[in-house]
Amino acid sequence: MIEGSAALDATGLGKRYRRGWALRDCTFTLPTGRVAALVGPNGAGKSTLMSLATGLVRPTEGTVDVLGKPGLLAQGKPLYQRFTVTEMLRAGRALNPDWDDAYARRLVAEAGVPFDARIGTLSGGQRTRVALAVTLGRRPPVVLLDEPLADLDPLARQEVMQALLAEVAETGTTVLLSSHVIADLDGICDHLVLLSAGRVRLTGDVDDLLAEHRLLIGPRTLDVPAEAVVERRDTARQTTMLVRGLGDVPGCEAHEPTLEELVLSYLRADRVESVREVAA
Ligand SMILES: Nc1ncnc2c1ncn2[C@@H]1O[C@H](COP(=O)(O)OP(=O)(O)OP(=O)(O)O)[C@@H](O)[C@H]1O
Repeated sequence: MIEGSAALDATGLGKRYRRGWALRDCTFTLPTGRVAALVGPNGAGKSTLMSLATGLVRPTEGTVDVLGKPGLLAQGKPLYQRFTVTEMLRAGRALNPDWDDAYARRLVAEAGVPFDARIGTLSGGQRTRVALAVTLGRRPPVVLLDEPLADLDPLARQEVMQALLAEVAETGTTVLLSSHVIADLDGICDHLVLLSAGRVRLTGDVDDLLAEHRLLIGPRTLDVPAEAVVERRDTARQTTMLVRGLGDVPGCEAHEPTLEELVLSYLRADRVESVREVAA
């Protein structure tokens, strides 16, 4: 059972396929009303986590509880190719008792997608907008979006993110969305779940996480406690380090990282680590 203000609660969640673990020891809580970024390299387990959360896939170990019946926009954006947009929305209405037709139609109209066009003739981005309308039209309390921005142009990406934010502000919906373009998530997502090699590497409130970290730029002689260093990069002249939980460090420039700097540092550090493990 999910308790208190949690929209999604994963405890020791794991999924093993024949080739090995796709997700392991996954424990985190997503508070309600948040727009959470789910990030991680290819194969990190993001889609697996979403499939587990929607009950499409059964966990090998652990549990995941979600508030209500979540809405999922899967990566392949499954829609009936022969249906027109109107027929697709009609199917949504027929299949879902909580369907909000006015809202779904508004999302399609705002995207400028013709209602009489067949799904199979739409561009990738237009299909995404219809798939989003079908997912959000159900008015689910928790929405899981697997790379919803991947085939949208820059303006459409902004529009979709703004529409999602408005939805959250209006209805208190909780959104978990995966993306490889971290810059798109900056300023929009207020919660982060970073997966790496099937495990939760970093999670929490974005503002708290940014405040806990510092990006230091200083001479190569810069010395800080090793346990605080997330990533260190040396050039001939200087050192750049992402550190966690350190106070002022004399003799260097320090600033709070952006979300993109934070995420990329963790991903780079983990990649170096996994290359070392493979080589060992
Ligand atoms: N049905 C399946 N059968 C076997 N292995 C699978 C299956 N689904 C996923 N995997 C494996 O589980 C791991 C995690 O895959 P997943 O699709 O969850 O990653 P992802 O983070 O969504 O990746 P991407 O960013 O490339 O979409 C990968 O190694 C993948 O090959």
